[in-house]
Amino acid sequence: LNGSICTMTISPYYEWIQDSEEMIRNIPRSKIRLVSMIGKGAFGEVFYGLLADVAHLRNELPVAIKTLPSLCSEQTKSEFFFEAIILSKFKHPNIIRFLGISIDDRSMFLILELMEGGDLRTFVRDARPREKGECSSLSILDLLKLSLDIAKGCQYLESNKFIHRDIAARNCLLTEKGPHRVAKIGDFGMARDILRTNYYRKNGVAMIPVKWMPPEAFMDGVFTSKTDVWAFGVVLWEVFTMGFVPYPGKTNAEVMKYVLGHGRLNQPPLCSGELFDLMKKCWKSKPKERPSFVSIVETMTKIKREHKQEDPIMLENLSKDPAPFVID
Ligand SMILES: C[C@@H](Oc1cc(-c2cccc(S(C)(=O)=O)c2)cnc1N)c1cc(F)ccc1N1NC=CN1
Repeated sequence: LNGSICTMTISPYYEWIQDSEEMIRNIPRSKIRLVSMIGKGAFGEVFYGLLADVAHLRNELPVAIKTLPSLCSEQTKSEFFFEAIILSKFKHPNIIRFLGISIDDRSMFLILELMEGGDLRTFVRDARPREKGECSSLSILDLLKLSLDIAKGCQYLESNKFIHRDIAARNCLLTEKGPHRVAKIGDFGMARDILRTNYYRKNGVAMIPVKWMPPEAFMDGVFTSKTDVWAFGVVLWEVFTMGFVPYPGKTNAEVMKYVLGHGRLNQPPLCSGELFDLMKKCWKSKPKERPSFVSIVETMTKIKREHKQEDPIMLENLSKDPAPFVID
């Protein structure tokens, strides 16, 4: 890292780290300005900030800054750094851009592309029509475009044999709220923790996203790209319910029992039969029977291309909620 020595234990089987050709840029702290807090991450606060002297830019570049306070363990420091290593490997329009790291004796910063549209779950929730007769700022086509963006990001990870383990609307971000918005996968905290220490926790408590996991994952800890496919199916459900929590009212234990008994999420009112068929395929009990992301991107591209009506979403479309049911 450009002169500053850092020691960290890297899980031995992740050989591709050692041969990471691109260096991770260590950005001098003097070039970074923290402006305001965006929220809290798993480690420390996340800020909206400004980065000076960026390449061809005349003025400062708005960025998102993940901070890690200095009073933390060596393990936490190496986890934080490990996320930078993971992020620096990815180059794709639907994966968050990593700009660099900034280490000084007080703290560590991860500098990320600023996604001014915020996270996907909050975005679709905020776009819900409030009153009867009021229409949403979003159309079904907008929801299809957002979903297809995430599918493409997942296809890139799948083609790189990278298992994300926590694909969910909360971990996806939007470049802007406006009509030219692009959705990207924005957080790799679960993959980072599993790759380094084989488990995921926040302040010591295991945090397992059961509602986004297939049976082989929450029963046997088996994770493959087909795990991400199941989770993507749940993201489709989140987007087309405009931000519902999956399996409303069910605890994680009840969801595990329900899903093991072949119970599945219901068809969201905004979701066409064709799209729901795709969701159901993502939730096949047998991983091998789930589609690849290559096939998901193809199917969703076709659905999007054939989607003609542009009518915006009304509250009436959202409300009818057929009961959950059993498939397979
Ligand atoms: C680490 C953080 O990264 C970002 C958050 C926001 C961002 C997130 C929410 C709202 C806004 S905004 C529109 O208020 O500026 C910007 C914008 N750009 C980022 N690069 C993040 C990545 C995710 F994938 C999911 C959630 C968050 N966080 N972490 C703390 C809060 N969100």
